[in-house]
Amino acid sequence: MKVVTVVAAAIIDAEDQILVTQRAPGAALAGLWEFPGGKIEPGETPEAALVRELREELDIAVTPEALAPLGFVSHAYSGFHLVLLLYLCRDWAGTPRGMEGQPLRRVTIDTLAGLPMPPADLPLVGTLRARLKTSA
Ligand SMILES: Nc1nc2c([nH]c(=O)n2[C@H]2C[C@H](O)[C@@H](COP(=O)(O)OP(=O)(O)OP(=O)(O)O)O2)c(=O)[nH]1
Repeated sequence: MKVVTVVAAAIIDAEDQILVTQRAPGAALAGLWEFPGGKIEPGETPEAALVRELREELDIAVTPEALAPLGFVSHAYSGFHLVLLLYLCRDWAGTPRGMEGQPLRRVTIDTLAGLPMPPADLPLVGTLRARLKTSA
């Protein structure tokens, strides 16, 4: 089984709104809302990969120190097994915009829980909700 490690970020503003992006039509998991991020390239640390992905996808600058591990999931998709590492990020420079034309939304945790997301993400929404409650 091919194991794919992906890093992603819950980018959260001062009002506790979470930034999510929509996957492109035609691709795998098309139209679902996800945490921005992507695959780790050979030789990259997870944090360096996420800093790179956030710059490429959203045109924002994040430092590795601003990425706090939030949780992970290990999920069997057909054809590969995903390990998704989710980080929390409350500190970035720049204004996020969809560099690949992907729609963005900033949503509350309640709204996020009602959006269609990849199946692997569902436990992470619960993890994020618990974290936001404790930091309120
Ligand atoms: N970035 C991100 N990926 C997720 C999430 N949930 C989830 O199952 N994934 C999956 C979808 C993809 O299989 C993989 C992300 O890698 P990617 O975005 O580089 O993959 P892709 O399918 O768009 O591109 P590729 O395989 O053609 O390179 O992780 C999520 O919340 N954020």
